[in-house]
Amino acid sequence: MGPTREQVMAALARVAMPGGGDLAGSGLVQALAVAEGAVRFVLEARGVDEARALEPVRAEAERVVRAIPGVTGVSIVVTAHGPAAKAPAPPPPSGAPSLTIGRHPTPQAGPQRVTGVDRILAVGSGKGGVGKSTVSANLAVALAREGRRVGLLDADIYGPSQPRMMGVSKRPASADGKTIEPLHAHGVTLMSIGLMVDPDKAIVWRGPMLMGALQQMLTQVNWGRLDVLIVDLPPGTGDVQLTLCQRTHLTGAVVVSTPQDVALIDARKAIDMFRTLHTPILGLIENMSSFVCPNCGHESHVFGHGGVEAEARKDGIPFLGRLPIDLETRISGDEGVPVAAGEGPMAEAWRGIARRLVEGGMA
Ligand SMILES: Nc1ncnc2c1ncn2[C@@H]1O[C@H](COP(=O)(O)OP(=O)(O)OP(=O)(O)O)[C@@H](O)[C@H]1O
Repeated sequence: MGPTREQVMAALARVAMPGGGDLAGSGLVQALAVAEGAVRFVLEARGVDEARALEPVRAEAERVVRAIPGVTGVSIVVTAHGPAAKAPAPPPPSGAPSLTIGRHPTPQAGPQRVTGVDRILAVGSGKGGVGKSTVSANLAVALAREGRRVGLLDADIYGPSQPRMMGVSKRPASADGKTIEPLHAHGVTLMSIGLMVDPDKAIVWRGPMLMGALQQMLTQVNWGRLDVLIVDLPPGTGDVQLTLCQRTHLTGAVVVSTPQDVALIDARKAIDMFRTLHTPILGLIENMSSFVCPNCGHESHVFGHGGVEAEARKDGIPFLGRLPIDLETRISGDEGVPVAAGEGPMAEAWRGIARRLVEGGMA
């Protein structure tokens, strides 16, 4: 059996702070997650100097937590907000709501639901570039075409792609300075963190700021009544994923991978993360699974073949579908009209995946 939060905090109470007192009582321990033997938390320093001074504390904390019986892994991240984050916020770009996006999260008791939203699906991947945003956009559009009320939240703060893929770039409005009005495209209600923040500023954000921004996207956007909200996560297994799974009542996660061995190794990390955080994995999607030559019709398995389905079967995870490398998918994504919004074999493939999710009660 894994350790409890109380055991972890008791161990941290034995770690001395440089200025006196102990780590557990210092208030620096944030986002503590204890699940099936894995312990993760953030040490939130008040500045870069303090963060440097905390390194021995972090090392000692890791040592004492690792010594707790049942602990299988420890991840402690020290974050700090440099002077840039403390500078007064510049005026918002013209047309932007006078809202500050990116702040420390407000405390909350356990995972919360988003008002008016029946289900939340996270779309994740172990590594970047496997088509997670393409899958999120097409799934959202295909579900909307099935008559579902669909929202799409682009939570990829470092590389937001939904404005481009869904063909919207307007800054969302806010009449009262508190609630953000989302955008609408192809039957989908849409919001992207990328539409609200200055990318140069977001890049210096650390864990707690990202958590706060995500919380704002979920609670301050006027999503209306939705059957399903799809969240396009950043690639990998970082703070945004951790926050979403811990703080939000998620219906489950869909993991996207290409069939390459390296992508599958990373997909496994994403699967392990969702499992550790007790987020149900609703299915795996194999993207860019083969290439059909438009001239001769020959099918080549550029990145390997069937790996994702085999992985799903091995793990008892539903296999949701396989999508070929398709020029129209790439072009239409770049042009702001997802391929699922049109007609043809790819739109049909998306319709099939959307129907499976609807029939399974997942969307
Ligand atoms: N099945 C496909 N056929 C052809 N091109 C595709 C396919 N899936 C995705 N692409 C293209 O691959 C590129 C990367 O896709 P996408 O942005 O969806 O990946 P991602 O996993 O979200 O990446 P990141 O998270 O790193 O931004 C895009 O140009 C997209 O149009």
